[in-house]
Amino acid sequence: MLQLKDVTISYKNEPTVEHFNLNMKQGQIVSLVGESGSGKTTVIRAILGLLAGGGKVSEGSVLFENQDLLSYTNEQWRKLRGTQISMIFQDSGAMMNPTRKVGKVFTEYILTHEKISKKEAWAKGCEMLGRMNLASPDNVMNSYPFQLSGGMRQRVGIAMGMTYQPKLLLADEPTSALDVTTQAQIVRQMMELRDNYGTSIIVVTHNLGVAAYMSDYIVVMKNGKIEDEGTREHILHETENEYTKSLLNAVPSVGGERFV
Ligand SMILES: Nc1ncnc2c1ncn2[C@@H]1O[C@H](COP(=O)(O)OP(=O)(O)OP(=O)(O)O)[C@@H](O)[C@H]1O
Repeated sequence: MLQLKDVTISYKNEPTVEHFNLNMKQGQIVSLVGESGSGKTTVIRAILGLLAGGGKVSEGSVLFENQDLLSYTNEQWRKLRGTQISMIFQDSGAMMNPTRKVGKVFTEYILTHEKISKKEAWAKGCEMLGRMNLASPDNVMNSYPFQLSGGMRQRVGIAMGMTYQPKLLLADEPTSALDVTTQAQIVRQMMELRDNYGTSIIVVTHNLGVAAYMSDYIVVMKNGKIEDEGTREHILHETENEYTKSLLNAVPSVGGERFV
């Protein structure tokens, strides 16, 4: 469903990510792991045409459902985002305007995508919040982001991202701002999206424990290049790569198994 072929991404003509390849199937969960600055965020922003600071894909191709995304016009991108591919961030709440209630932001988001009444948009928002296991969706809609916990805000972000059941969800450090218990809940929530809707997910994380727990396939990045990659089993148990092993050693283990 998504193929990145020999992709190079440059900021101001300086290559930052080089020779990146990925072949993803529907329903797969792939993690990009690696230390800060290794280029993980750059890769997922490139997929959605959201590179900041004059970044651009200078070589290679990005195919989504056999469509060449790099040839897309702004209008085509606008239609794709939110409906076919969505993105969630480290703290979805922080992305929201603190002076506006969740319900206002959510209904406006829905109304940019379809011509329905405000009341219908509100109901749709509530339904999505409920599906993401948020109790009292009406109360959440009537809250300001700061009145919600980090975990609740992240569920709101996932609910918005999932409104149109995109085929692909891009998640940039979705659990890094959360405490360990809430991290585990959000990780499970994302895994349920795959199980219930067949959503493919790319998760960017510096935490190989999170990656190992939830993904089918793991790509380890270092200095803008793929350092190691393979199935979860390969990365956890078979890899000979020293860098991957050092990341693994940083993850606490219980009884020989490593956990989130
Ligand atoms: N807006 C920008 N303008 C110029 N260079 C950038 C920009 N964003 C990122 N870069 C460059 O790309 C490199 C990779 O950054 P990126 O954010 O993709 O890494 P990352 O692995 O996601 O790290 P982190 O976990 O800290 O987000 C950075 O070291 C920086 O040199």
